[in-house]
Amino acid sequence: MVIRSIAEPLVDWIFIHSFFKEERWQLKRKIGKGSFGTAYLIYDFSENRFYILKRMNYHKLRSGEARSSFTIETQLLDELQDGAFPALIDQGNWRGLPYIIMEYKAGKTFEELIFSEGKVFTEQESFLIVSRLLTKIIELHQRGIIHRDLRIPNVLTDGECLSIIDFGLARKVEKTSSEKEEENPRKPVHFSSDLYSLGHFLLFLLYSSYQATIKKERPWDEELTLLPESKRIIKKLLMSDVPFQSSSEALSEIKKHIEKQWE
Ligand SMILES: Nc1ncnc2c1ncn2[C@@H]1O[C@H](COP(=O)(O)OP(=O)(O)OP(=O)(O)O)[C@@H](O)[C@H]1O
Repeated sequence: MVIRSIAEPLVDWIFIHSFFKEERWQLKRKIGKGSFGTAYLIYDFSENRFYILKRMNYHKLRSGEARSSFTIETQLLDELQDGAFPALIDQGNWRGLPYIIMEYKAGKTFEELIFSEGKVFTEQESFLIVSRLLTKIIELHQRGIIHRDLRIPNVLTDGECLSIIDFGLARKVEKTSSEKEEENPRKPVHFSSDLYSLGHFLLFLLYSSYQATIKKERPWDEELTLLPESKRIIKKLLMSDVPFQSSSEALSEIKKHIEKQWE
């Protein structure tokens, strides 16, 4: 543990001071350190563009799980060609440490919008955002990709477009969604786990306008004043009611709800 606490910052220092001397990228700042990797905002002068560089953490070098997650994230970013996901730009090894360079997605995460900027989303806005997000999730699911980390810090918006980042936990399944769902709908490597996360994502948006009137915490369906159909959909996403059979079915019901209530 002591060695790790010294080694990791040392590796970071050496990386910052040697990698960027040898390459065409310029380091702007370190923007995050997760369990598997460290992310940096970098700049390419020749193209006048920002990118994200993610390198594996030194202490994870011998972890099979970390290596496989890194490889899967690289492959998935390479495969996904939709503008909603960061494209893979480059990949390599720096003194044995794998790294990837990906497209930088401009904008703010929903976590920043809600908790740093105090942005408030109405019920209608929340459902509209989730329906737009679902069209992107459907694209993933049609390719057999389960993101498995659809949380407010992993969805960005520049005010117009939505981007989904951080494929570090994503996995590919071979079977079709309906076959998988029959197995065990609560297992995490499963299409419905993304819908479950989306249910929580939606609750974060809806709670942005919640102001507690009493001290005692109550369940979300008592605290939030929502249309009955909104509650029904959330319960299906959270699997506390009969779950949706696929992301397409969820989108179709959410679209119907939006059309009926707000269009
Ligand atoms: N393609 C991208 N475009 C813009 N910002 C990004 C991009 N990828 C990551 N980020 C930002 O970089 C930071 C670190 O990202 P990373 O994917 O390493 O996630 P993390 O939450 O730090 O770690 P973990 O992998 O454990 O979830 C986050 O603040 C994230 O918003």
